[in-house]
Amino acid sequence: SSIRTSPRASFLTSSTLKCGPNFISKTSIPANLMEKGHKRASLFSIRSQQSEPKDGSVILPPTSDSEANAVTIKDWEIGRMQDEIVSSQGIRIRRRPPTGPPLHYVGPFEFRLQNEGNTPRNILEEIVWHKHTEVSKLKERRPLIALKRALENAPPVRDFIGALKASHLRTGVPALIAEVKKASPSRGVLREDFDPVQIAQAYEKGGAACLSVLTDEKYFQGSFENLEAIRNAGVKCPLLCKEFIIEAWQIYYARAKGADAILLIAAILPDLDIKYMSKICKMLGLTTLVEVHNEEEMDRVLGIDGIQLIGINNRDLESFKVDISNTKKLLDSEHRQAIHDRDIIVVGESGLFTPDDISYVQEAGVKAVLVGESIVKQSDPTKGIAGLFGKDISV
Ligand SMILES: O=C(O)c1ccccc1NCC(=O)[C@H](O)[C@H](O)COP(=O)(O)O
Repeated sequence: SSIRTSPRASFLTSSTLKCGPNFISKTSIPANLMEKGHKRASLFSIRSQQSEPKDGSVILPPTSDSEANAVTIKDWEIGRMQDEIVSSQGIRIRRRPPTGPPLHYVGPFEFRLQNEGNTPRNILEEIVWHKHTEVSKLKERRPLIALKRALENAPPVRDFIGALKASHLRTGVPALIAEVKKASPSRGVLREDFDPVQIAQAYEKGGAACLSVLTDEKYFQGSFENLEAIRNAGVKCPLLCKEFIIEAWQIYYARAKGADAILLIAAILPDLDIKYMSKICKMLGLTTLVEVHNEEEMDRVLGIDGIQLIGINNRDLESFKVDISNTKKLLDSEHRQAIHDRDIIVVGESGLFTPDDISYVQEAGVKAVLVGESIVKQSDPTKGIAGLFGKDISV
């Protein structure tokens, strides 16, 4: 029997590769797309394609390796289902194709096509796809069962929301979640002499209610070792693990490393994942900060029961554009009412540099702010906090 490929697989017959039987010559494939010297092990051989229907899809016959074929078909189906669920919720960030960017083979050559279906469309998608590979490897080294055992010796979880409320009550300004951030994809390295423990201690001294610790290595030069070191150094501020969470395993890992709160990003997680992961967090005693960027995400998240903490990110994670009026836009009267009725705390995130910025988001309705760049870049981050708020918030 033959298989009709889904749109995600139709790159096989993209304009770059219009092919029929025995159609492609090695010379027609750009050299930078080829990795030479690989043996042919194709699941769907380009040379075996037979027909090309008018709708642009293609009928692929099975290869002789029918077992591998069946696995690949299943993978495609799962991938298609995942993509359908996320796109029905307006999520533009796709999951990494289950088999990874597909390989194609021509003669002895193996290559990947650089186009829509098999390469990330923006930095957030790239981060998520990379995270998928990274987590798969980490999980092999520390399976869930071992992590669960490690939790028995993990330090106790601290009350993240309680710390935010107490700080807001004490200072009258939004409580500060100060971010331990060495670098970012949009700004590059923010601080060369980066000592995470020293920075965390300086933030605490400056009056931060909680800390956010970036743990992503590749794009933010953070690490779980940083999180663990800050926790072990006796910093009292509760810690948010700032990660791109795509699997429940990561939550257990963060808890084992000393996190008190977890970030869940609505732009990459469907509602069902947010609900499921929030339940796991609750079971482990962790707070969840659910992050939104636009009205659609805000509506989705407000439709989920039990949400206590919502972050509005002023940075568009696909384009990097920062606009603090996003916080105001998402806290229009209707949302504000729902948030008030359910006693949800809103955190204004990204692009906050001055006391005027803080007043602006406070007026919009936030009770906490999450700040990285403007304070981590100061030679003395303690003074950086006073500069940001226009006053000493440590007293
Ligand atoms: O900061 C980035 O460039 C970035 C790029 C892609 C995804 C996420 C990104 N940042 C994560 C954050 O949300 C910020 O680190 C956090 O809100 C603090 O922002 P800022 O005060 O502007 O450093």
